[in-house]
Amino acid sequence: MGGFKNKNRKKAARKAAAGDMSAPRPDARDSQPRKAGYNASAAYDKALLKSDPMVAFYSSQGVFGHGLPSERDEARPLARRSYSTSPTPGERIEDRRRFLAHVVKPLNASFRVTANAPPEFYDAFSKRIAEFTGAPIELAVDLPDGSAGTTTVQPARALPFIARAYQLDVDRKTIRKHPSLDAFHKFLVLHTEIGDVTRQETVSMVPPACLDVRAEHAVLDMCAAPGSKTTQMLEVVSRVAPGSAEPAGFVVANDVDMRRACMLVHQCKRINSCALLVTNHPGQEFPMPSKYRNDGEGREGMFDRVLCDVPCTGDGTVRKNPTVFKTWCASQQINIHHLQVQIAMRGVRLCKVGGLVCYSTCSMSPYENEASVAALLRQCNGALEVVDVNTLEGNVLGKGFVGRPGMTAWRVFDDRFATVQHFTKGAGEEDDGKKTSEKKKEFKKAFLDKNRTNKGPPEYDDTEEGWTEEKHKEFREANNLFEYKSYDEVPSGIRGNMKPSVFPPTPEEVEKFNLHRCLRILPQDQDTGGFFVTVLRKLAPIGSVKKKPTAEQAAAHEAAAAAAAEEEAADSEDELANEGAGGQTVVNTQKLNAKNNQFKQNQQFVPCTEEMFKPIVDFYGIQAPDGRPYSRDQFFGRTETVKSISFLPRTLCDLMEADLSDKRRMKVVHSGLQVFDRNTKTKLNVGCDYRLSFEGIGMLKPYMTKRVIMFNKTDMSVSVKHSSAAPGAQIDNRQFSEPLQAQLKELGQGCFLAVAEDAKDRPWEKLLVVMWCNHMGLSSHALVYKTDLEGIESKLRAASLWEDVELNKELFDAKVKEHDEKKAENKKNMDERTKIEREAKAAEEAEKKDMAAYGPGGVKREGEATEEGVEGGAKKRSRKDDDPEDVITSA
Ligand SMILES: C[S@@+](CC[C@H](N)C(=O)[O-])C[C@H]1O[C@@H](n2cnc3c(N)ncnc32)[C@H](O)[C@@H]1O
Repeated sequence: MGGFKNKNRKKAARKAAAGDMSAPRPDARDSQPRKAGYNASAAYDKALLKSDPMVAFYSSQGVFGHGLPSERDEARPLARRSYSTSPTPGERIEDRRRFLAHVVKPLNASFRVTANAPPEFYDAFSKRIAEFTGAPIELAVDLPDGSAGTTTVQPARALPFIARAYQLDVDRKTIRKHPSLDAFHKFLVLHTEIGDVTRQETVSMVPPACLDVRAEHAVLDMCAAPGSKTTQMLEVVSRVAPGSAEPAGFVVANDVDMRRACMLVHQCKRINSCALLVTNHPGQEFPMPSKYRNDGEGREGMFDRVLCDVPCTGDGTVRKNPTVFKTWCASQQINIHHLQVQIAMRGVRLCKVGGLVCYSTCSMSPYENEASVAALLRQCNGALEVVDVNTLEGNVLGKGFVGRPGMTAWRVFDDRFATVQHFTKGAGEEDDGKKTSEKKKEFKKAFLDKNRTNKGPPEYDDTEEGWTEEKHKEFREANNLFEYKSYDEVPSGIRGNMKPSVFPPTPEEVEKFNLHRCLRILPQDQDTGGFFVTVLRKLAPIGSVKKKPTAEQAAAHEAAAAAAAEEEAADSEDELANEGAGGQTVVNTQKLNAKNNQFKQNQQFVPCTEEMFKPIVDFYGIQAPDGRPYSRDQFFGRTETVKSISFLPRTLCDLMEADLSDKRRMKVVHSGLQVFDRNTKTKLNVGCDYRLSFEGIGMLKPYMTKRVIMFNKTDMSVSVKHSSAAPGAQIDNRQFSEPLQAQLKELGQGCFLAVAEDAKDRPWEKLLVVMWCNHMGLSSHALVYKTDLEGIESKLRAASLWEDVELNKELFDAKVKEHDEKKAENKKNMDERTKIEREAKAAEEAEKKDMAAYGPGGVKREGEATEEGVEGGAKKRSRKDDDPEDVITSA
């Protein structure tokens, strides 16, 4: 492991050792050496960093040294820190040097333990983590002289500023590869899969933490995929308040990219929450039902919290993705600024008055950050303010978090100027068969090559005297970075992409905007990636007031509504009569389904009929725990055949209904939580065609008054151990204690829920197994995937509820044998069935071919239908005597 693996890296290390000023030098804070797993070939050559356009740009912008917290202050809460407002050249140089030393290192791995559990769960979990990571480990590293050495690191430490989060001293690759971290790696993978852990970059945890999300909040994540921040917020809103059966809050997670939206669904499924709706819209066009528009009385918006983690150039991710250095260009930042503002502006509109909006990027550019925030404040004209995150009641950014204040001044550099100037002078108009864009690209490359080969890339002189404006200018010009002092200087050819709002705010605006409350996170401050976060509060409605209808319009509207209600009531009666329902509130979802064509396109939404639902209710004794009558309209199928049934909390049903009344509809990709699956063998006739789904069991359990069986510690361990050792095989119920055997005999055939008795009051631990009891109650088996069983075992161990039980070998072997024989027989039957089906299909195909070739009367027609026929026919037709009539008659 470790060690420089290619010449370049060795050369860079030797240069560094020889005192090359450009190479990062270790100091007390940056003493962390290169780690094992460092990808030399992908990393930017250290020696070149000094002439990198990105570094030149940020140096010229004054990013390095800006808002530098003093060492003494770093451990204080943000509000009590003092920041350097006018850093000395020495401080700037030092900060840039530390930046470079960090960005060439691979990113430290980090993860978060679920927020959807009480402290007891977390305590047990953190003990397990400490067991794995308590002992320091030794890593192979490269020493500054290029030779191989070792260093000792502490694998994981709790992050002081994010609750339940850990940052490791090593990168992801090292965790995967280092032998002494193998058990820890497996533990992380397992618990990530079952949703107890989310692997998430440290900086990515900051926006949801700042947003102060509470369990009862309606949250919108506008650009959500792949979804690490969504899960962080979903965990909070999925908490069910004591005495309630379902979450009060929810998250709507949106992404413009359908493929990424599907990834998002996959990521969030681990959390097993019903409080999620995934949609697919351009964020800037996210629909808002008219019910939530500015009502003229101070109300507007439908969400308490909105996260705008907007698309960006991502230069803060350079430690994860070193190619950023090579592809970086200033014009990309300028181009994306407008889209970012549009998305965030829509987010502000959708937010309720008094609610919070978080704007974040993983870029360090002021054009994508402070300029975008300033544009929002300008457009909202006093209806929006930047919040000091320290003043938020539930702010979980604890001590030790270093967020530098936002910038209030910056300079506008663009790398298109020379190209545009050249082309506006009439060059490139000659018709040489090339596209203009191609010509522009060529020109830009030639321009850079010329500047660089003639002068060579200038180098920073890391001394105070060398840090001159003249030097900066020389540097920028060599990198094609030209400065516009104002928007008037911007050539018209560029104005389409470059909006005036990329320029810094006026002095009056600086006074009003409080941009210093924005948070800049730089890699060198807490060994992370680069990031930007700003929390905004909506103070007043922004959209124009809904027009009040005239008296005539209001009367007409009322009459139409009354007629519709009458019609609806008649429909409901019909439905009740057809279904033979006994007084249940009838499903609005049926109406939803009928009306919602767009929704139907994306996801089926088939309401449960009384006929389908009543047997489920009777079998499992479904009842809302707080005594309210449950609503069947919260349960629905996702396919026409209703192979599974999902559940949607009341708040999300209401949102969907509001959406229905609108012209522009939400495009829903996913909603709710699967709570029942249809039995595969429907002929079993056990009284209910649906079994419990493990995915939704945590949510459904409080509703179940029947078929819930308590398993003591030993019985639970037997069930989990047997099912993991022989997945799918029956458990001979004689493996269980006698009282349990008796209970299972009494229970009778069908699905049931096994609950760890000692954890019955701790539903969050989900120490539950969905099981099936066979005929006569003599055997049973688990209906849970192996990974989930492993997760249950791991949690039982953590809660000291696991017993290393000995299974009765004889009974075990007999059941495994029975299972294997059944499997073999099924396979044989399947093979036979497949063979018969294949033969039937072949016969059918042959018949079709004959029909096509000869027609219904058995007369061969040339040039039709079959592959050979088409070719043959075509050939024939090219001949003179090719008359289909002739062929037919002659045949
Ligand atoms: C920075 S990533 C979001 C990361 C995500 N919040 C997370 O924590 O995992 C930006 C996302 O915005 C999406 N996106 C790009 N343009 C968008 C638009 N106009 N509206 C909504 N989403 C957009 C991209 O598909 C991408 O998934």
